[in-house]
Amino acid sequence: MLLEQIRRPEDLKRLTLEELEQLAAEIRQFLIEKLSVTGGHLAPNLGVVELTIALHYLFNSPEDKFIFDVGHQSYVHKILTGRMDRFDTLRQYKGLCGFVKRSESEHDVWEAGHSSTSLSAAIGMAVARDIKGKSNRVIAMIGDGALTGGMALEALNHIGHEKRNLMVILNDNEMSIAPNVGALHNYLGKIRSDRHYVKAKEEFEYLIKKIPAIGGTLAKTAERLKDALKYMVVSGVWFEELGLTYLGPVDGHNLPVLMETLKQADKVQGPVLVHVITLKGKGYSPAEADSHKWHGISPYKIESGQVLKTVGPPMYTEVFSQAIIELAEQDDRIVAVTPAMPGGSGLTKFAERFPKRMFDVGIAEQHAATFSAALAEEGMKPVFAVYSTFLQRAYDQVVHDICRANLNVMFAIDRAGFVGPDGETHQGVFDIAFLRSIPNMVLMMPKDENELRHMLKTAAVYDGGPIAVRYPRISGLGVPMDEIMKPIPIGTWEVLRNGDFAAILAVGPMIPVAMAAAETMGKEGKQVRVINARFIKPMDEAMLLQLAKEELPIITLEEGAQMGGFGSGVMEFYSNQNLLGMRVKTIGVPDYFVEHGSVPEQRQETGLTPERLITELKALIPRKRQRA
Ligand SMILES: Cc1ncc(C[n+]2csc(CCOP(=O)(O)OP(=O)(O)O)c2C)c(N)n1
Ligand SMILES: CC(=O)[C@@H](O)[C@H](O)COP(=O)(O)O
Ligand SMILES: [Mg+2]
Repeated sequence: MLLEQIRRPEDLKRLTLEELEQLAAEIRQFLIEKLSVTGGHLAPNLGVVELTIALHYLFNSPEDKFIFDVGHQSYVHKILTGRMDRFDTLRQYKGLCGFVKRSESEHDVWEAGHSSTSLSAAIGMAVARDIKGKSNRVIAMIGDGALTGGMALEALNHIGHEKRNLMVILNDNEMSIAPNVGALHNYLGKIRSDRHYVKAKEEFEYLIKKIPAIGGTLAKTAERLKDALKYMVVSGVWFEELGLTYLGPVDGHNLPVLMETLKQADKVQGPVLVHVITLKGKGYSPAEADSHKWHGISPYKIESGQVLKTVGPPMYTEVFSQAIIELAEQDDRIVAVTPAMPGGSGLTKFAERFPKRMFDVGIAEQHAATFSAALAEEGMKPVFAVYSTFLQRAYDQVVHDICRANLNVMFAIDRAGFVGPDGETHQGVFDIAFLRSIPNMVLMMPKDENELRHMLKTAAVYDGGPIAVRYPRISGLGVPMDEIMKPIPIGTWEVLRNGDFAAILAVGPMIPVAMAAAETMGKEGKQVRVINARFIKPMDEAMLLQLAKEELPIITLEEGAQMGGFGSGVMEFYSNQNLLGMRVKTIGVPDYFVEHGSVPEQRQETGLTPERLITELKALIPRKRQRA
């Protein structure tokens, strides 16, 4: 096994081309086997095996900076940089991260998880290199999906302006998570498939090679002719118009051709883009056949490709997926907007049912937000379906275009709270803090999957401006489901358990945690009230005033950043009412980025547990005054 011999990228450089091709096969087999147990981003990584080998064979990481866009396709890079032995811990608590991670290796020079940042990083590192008078390479690998992200286009604009030496490798597999969309995607398809251009270019290059060593003006004429051919056949190669030398398209699984092209690219002065065509899922037929499903996969049986299903209550996403179809049948103003996550956001069935009311805008959250604002401006009811973490990308548009204008946009915020294996770049723990402070925003979170349905109805019929429902990346509680969805009065909480010792105001999936703690305290004769604080904004002010009247100490509990979160809102309320004597203890996610693991492990690590709650409740018990 060659793979056993590869401990550092330098070990690659002594291999022959045949050995490199054998290594590629071994790496594929390794990924298929390891990820059948751990799960992970299989298809993206199977698609970049040769490309990553070629990079590490030809260039010199970490002096040469390899920047992976998103970073979900960095497993091969991790294998080649000495982390093969850690793959049994992939995406597990304190195990190997599923994305690039500086603390893991000197070869990991740029972290991501959110897409479309690699080109900005590349130009930044190139400028710093030039200022420092260094000469290392800067190489960014960006996918065709990530290229649809606005940041990538902003960076291309700057790269073309700066004209500095850097290499952009466009890994074009025609897929985002779902099939890629957009005019840019169509343009790439034209270059990819323009047989005339590719054939003519190959013949022309063959002819040039046939002419005995040509130099001087003839060579220059030949080059000019080749460029003219390129412009003639493929109308204005867009990247060249932006100031990047375009090379390709080249087969990303043909090592000799790939190496030759990368060597050619390395000689180009100024920015160069190498257009590499790959097959997402290459080498494992189930993943090749359905790279959407196999983009991020749970553990599976290798032989059959059968994913090991966990039986249990429906995921919140599934409940949303069904409810939004029912709502759209009741109201033809409803349209769905997704920034490249139709599957993950549960809109696949909606798209089948209402193809003309479904808009996948590519990885473009900022555009998705303002696009939704305009739809609302014109009387539609846009449902902006987005993961909590990716909504961060559109913060100004939410403030400036939606909330300030008080437009009827409905936010379906999935993956709200801890997300588990994707870890710190994907935790949905900031949206409570960053949404509740925006005027006109209504923000709610259900206690279970049945209440999610009623909340979606509440949002669908609400015409008072922007309204957001947030729900977690977990299964529901298995409660009975009401067939008819009924709106919930805005700003009303519900008492789930009575008590006069203290009150816990719990949000969403923290309610079972609160109930467990209250049960334990009850056995000790301390009855704790548990309130479903299902509206984070506006809060139930009547209930807050009632708690003040009873002088009940309050503990707030949320799976969201403590700083600026729901608990802060409760404290602000009492401050504004000048009820400064109220005892409020807030419990939320502490002020640091919580790394990958399972959701229960992340809750344990951050103290969002019944045990922690019991400790805090017992601390409320007035200490007997020390006798003088
Ligand atoms: C800002 C942002 N939005 C959405 C995502 C979710 N996401 C992760 S990978 C991906 C598709 C990336 O496609 P591409 O760049 O072509 O890479 P491939 O998986 O095809 O190799 C998406 C949409 C993300 N990581 N970041
Ligand atoms: C890399 C990336 O951002 C996506 O693939 C993300 O990991 C999907 O998350 P879910 O698995 O929660 O849909
Ligand atoms: Mg792609």
